[in-house]
Amino acid sequence: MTFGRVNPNFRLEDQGIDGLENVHYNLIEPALIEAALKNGEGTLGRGGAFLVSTGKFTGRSPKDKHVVATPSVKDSIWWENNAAMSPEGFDALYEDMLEHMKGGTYYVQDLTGGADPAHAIKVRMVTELAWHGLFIRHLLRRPDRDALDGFVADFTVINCPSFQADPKKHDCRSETVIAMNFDRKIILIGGTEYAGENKKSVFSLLNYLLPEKDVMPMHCSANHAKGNPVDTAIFFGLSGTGKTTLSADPGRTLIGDDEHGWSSRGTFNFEGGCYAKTINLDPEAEPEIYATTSKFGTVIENMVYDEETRELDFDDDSLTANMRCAYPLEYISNASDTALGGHPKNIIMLTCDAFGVLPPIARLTPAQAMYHFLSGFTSKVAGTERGITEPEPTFSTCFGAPFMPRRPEVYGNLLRSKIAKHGATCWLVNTGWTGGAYGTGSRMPIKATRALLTAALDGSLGDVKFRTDANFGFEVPVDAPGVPTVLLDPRRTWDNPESYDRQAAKLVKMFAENFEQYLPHIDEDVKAAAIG
Ligand SMILES: Nc1ncnc2c1ncn2[C@@H]1O[C@H](COP(=O)(O)OP(=O)(O)O)[C@@H](O)[C@H]1O
Ligand SMILES: C=C(OP(=O)(O)O)C(=O)O
Ligand SMILES: [Mn+2]
Repeated sequence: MTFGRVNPNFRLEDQGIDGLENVHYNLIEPALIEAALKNGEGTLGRGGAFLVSTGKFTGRSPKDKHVVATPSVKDSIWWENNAAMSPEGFDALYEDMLEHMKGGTYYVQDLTGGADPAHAIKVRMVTELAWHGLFIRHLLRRPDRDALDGFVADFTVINCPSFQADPKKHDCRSETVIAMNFDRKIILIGGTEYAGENKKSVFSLLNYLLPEKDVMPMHCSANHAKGNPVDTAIFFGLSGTGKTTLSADPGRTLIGDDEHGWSSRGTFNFEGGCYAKTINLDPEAEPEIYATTSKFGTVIENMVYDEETRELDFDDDSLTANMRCAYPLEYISNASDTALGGHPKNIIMLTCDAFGVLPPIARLTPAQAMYHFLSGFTSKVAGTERGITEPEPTFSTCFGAPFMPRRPEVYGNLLRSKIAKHGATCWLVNTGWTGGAYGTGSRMPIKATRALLTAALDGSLGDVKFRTDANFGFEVPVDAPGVPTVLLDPRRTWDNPESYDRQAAKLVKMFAENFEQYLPHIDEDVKAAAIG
């Protein structure tokens, strides 16, 4: 049986996917919730939110992500960072997954990625779980109902958590698999229920496709001044560094919280929704995000709640520290209704420094910005990747290495030429530790980060006195509105300044060692900006 609305010439059968018992095409939110409840996938929460737990997998499985080594992409994939799968392994995986699906009930959502129609990609998501359909309907962009009648997907993603891959037969690492085949235009996800895999697989896809069109794909959030998209800011950052939190600034218009493109026309969100962490979510500090947790259809993933009152416990991280809520952009009252921005005037690179060495904000020259973009120093925070239980310092190039199919210089050079062309001002912002490393110091107060960002974005920080940092060579404000002066000089926040110096020296060495891999690929000015 088939239900719902679909292009009659582009059913699953037309794609060679058949033998399913029931297919639900493009159900809207209430119908997806009904289906998910009927299937016993989760519980209804306050305000009609949908509460679900994902079992063993509560974060991404980056080691199980594969790119299929087909002839057309062989020379353009950065294989050191992307695990290869043979075309034969993929073909067997696809065949076995389709076999496994036979007789089952599936949900199809026909959606797009990319708010700029010139660069949008049509994606068909086929999910075993109704709530994954709801999740991806929030996160991607929903075409008009009428457009569904002529919808033909560019790429198809099949997500089947109950399928277990066979490493020998399918040329993968474990029973969990995420496999991207650019030639067959198919992405297969199996053996994990974590919803983030759905959205990040579409991101990885666009990260591969867009550079060919001279569009820079970015792991960043974005906002603009109210009523003035020319004043756009983007915030690069690996998971947990504050993209979602800091872009949801009530004083500005939110463009998006995670994935954007920068074309010759300006910035555009890839997505139509947000995926926010809810651990310790404070209704006073984050009223907008907090309010979404009791709105109709918001997906609440891996949060503990009271069975009787359905009250959410924001402090209980017993399921995972990576507990989340997913909601459409329009649930945030100051969100842009176009999801488009101008050319970034300010580029913020967020780093969560668990060593407590980097200052809360520094101004970067374009060459320094390139150096930090390629380095991507930060920490992995607990939960978003399997196996990470406390902040773990890492260099994640482009502030999003797990999602970058091409070599870092491809993205670096694109960004660099756009920064030069549009004269963006670049900043490095440490949202990590102050007053000592993780374990002794404390997390940078959000209030201070927000005050510094406000001053950077409204231009007032440009007027203060700066010092040149002895270890890192960037400029650090000596004084700034709304933050204690001492905070601006991390050395002074440590009980023992000599310990700071030792830790800083260690970090400088780590930067230098990590950057060696990029030296053969970069220009003299970036080499001159190198640390150590
Ligand atoms: N100074 C700070 N700046 C930003 N976030 C902070 C800061 N201090 C603590 N946090 C917390 O860190 C987390 C940042 O997560 P999030 O904004 O979801 O990051 P991302 O979107 O980059 O994955 C939130 O839980 C936030 O409350
Ligand atoms: C969903 C994710 O993104 P982020 O933490 O950057 O919001 C993730 O990394 O799984
Ligand atoms: Mn986020």
